[in-house]
Amino acid sequence: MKEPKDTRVVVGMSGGVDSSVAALLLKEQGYDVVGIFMKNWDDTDENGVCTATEDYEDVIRVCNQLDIPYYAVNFEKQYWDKVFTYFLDEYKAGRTPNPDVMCNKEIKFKAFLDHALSLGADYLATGHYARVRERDGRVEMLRGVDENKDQTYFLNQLDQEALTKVMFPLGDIPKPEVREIALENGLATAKKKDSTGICFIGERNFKEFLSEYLPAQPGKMETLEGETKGEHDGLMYYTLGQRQGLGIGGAGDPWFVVGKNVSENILYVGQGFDHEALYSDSLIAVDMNWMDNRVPEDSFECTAKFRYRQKDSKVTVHPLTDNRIKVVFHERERAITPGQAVVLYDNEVCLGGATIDEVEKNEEPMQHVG
Ligand SMILES: Nc1ncnc2c1ncn2[C@@H]1O[C@H](COP(=O)(O)OP(=O)(O)OP(=O)(O)O)[C@@H](O)[C@H]1O
Repeated sequence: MKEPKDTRVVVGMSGGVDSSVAALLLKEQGYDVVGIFMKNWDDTDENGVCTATEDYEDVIRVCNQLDIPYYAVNFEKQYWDKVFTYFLDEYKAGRTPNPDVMCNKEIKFKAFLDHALSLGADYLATGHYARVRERDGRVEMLRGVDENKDQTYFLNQLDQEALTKVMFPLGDIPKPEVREIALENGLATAKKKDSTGICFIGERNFKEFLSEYLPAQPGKMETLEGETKGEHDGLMYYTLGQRQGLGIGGAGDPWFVVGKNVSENILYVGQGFDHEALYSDSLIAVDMNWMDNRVPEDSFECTAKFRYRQKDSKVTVHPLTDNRIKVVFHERERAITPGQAVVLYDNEVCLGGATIDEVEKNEEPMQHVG
């Protein structure tokens, strides 16, 4: 094991408070730290200011404060090809993609990691809230200690190759303490607001953004019994279980999206949060990434998350052929959404994740949902 001073760590710096503190902590521990800002998206906000330029200026300020070298790299082409194209294709197919999972898999922990290694780095560090530890010659990924901020859901596609090369300096620290550290050290980003939303969309209106890239195809909004309830603006603007933006008036419980028929361009709606059509018993997921590289031979019980910041649910997992899994829920789940990730956990350890492909009901196969 090399001494910290002989260990070069590239820190992926976004210009936010988390990666600033990650760089600070590594520097304090004596590592040879280099800050790199990655530009993935060419954009200007409504005032004509490029948000990436502003973020990079913050990276420069922090790196100067920490007295570490910095620079910027451009991954716009890779991001477009690997993340944005997937994002649009998924919406076209009527699914709800997760670009953050894909960005971590293809960009941050592949293209960017390779770039860092080619610069002689021993490790790539980020400000993600997750932990890694070695066990029996393999690296495990554990949840961040701050339950509210744990980001392992988005990191479910990392493989051993990446895991042996990453550092997550914030994994053991609760977020409020990270802010505190930034303030105490007077970091230029100490008071910067946390970023929200999908990175390339930012705070913008999602509908407006998507309509710039995909033609909207309005169609009928119907109940599952075939009663027309109005028009939808395009199936891609709606996700399963969504309540907002349907504009259906009248008496009774609020209305929710309960299904989509992509070939006929119909949006199914139903009344009540707990509408029966939203509930399912199991799912089939594809592209399963077993984080420890070993495919289990038998079925097993564990817990799972079907979306970020959701409480874990108890499930039984059946490994299938072609990297697919069947996940059976111990209690029925609401609004399981194709395109989103299902991520498996054994207590603190993240076992890996897959992309939800089909949603199943016990009584009968579910009809063309999502
Ligand atoms: N443009 C970028 N260039 C380099 N690294 C990045 C960039 N964007 C994100 N990262 C890295 O990925 C981590 C997680 O990104 P995410 O967008 O979830 O950030 P965050 O939780 O808002 O963190 P931060 O406060 O550092 O922006 C960041 O902490 C950073 O290390």
